[in-house]
Amino acid sequence: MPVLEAGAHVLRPLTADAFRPFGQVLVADATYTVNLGHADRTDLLASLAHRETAPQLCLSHFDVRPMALPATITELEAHPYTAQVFLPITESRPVVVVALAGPDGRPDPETLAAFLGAPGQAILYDAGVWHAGLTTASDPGHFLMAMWRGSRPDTLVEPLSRPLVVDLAG
Ligand SMILES: NC(=O)N[C@@H](O)C(=O)O
Ligand code: NI
Repeated sequence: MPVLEAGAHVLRPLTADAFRPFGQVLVADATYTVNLGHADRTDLLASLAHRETAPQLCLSHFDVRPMALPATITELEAHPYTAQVFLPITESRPVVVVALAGPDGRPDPETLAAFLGAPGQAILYDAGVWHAGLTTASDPGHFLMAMWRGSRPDTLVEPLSRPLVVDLAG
């Protein structure tokens, strides 16, 4: 079981470039239309494996609660067959904690990253990317969540062998 990094991870500003290994950060415009039209990402919200089970597109409203900082993250989750996107409906500062899967499929501690988002940013986790449940840094936030749901289990949860502490920059 990989031992995840101890000590606090300072929340870095969430930018498209910094988040690229984990997915996408998009600015939702006034109509909250997020341009997901990436021609080379035709399976943006569904991997080939999922297509065999005729997945349905799940849309749900997320009432995201703030998390007092510093905060301790004890587990991450991943959706092996589908990307997951969170579109902001209200202004808030999402706290995003992610890691890539290691050779054993579990979160790779070397890839752990913690970000503080800005109001208006939409977050898309690529399929299989480990992430903490979405929270916000101060005010509660409302998001529209989209992901594919099929007949296969769509959420894996991996407890962290060592809690991860995240905090705002000093
Ligand atoms: N409940 C639920 O779907 N939550 C997670 O997938 C998440 O990423 O917050
Ligand atoms: Ni998720």
